[in-house]
Amino acid sequence: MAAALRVRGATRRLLAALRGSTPGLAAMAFGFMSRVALQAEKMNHHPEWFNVYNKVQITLTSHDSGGLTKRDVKLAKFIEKVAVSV
Ligand SMILES: C[C@H](O)[C@H](O)[C@H]1CNC2=NC(N)=NC(=O)C2=N1
Repeated sequence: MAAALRVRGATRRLLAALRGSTPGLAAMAFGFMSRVALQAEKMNHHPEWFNVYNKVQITLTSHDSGGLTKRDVKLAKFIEKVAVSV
């Protein structure tokens, strides 16, 4: 029974790949955003971002300073670390 389930899962993934709709990319983007959101809350410094499917566009600025500050640099470095680990 377990072998049959494994074959069915592999078949589903292969068909999805052939259709060009790789399952999970949207979930990966959401997971990335969740990890960044937790760090933003910890820093009390939040990104401006836009997400569609597997794409996340991020703008960093310090609203209270009207420009870039060390907080933006710190959050950007965190974002880069998360991005390479997705
Ligand atoms: C009241 C709250 O602490 C402030 O509005 C925080 C929230 N998150 C923030 N995020 C960013 N990017 N800039 C800010 O100035 C800022 N201020």
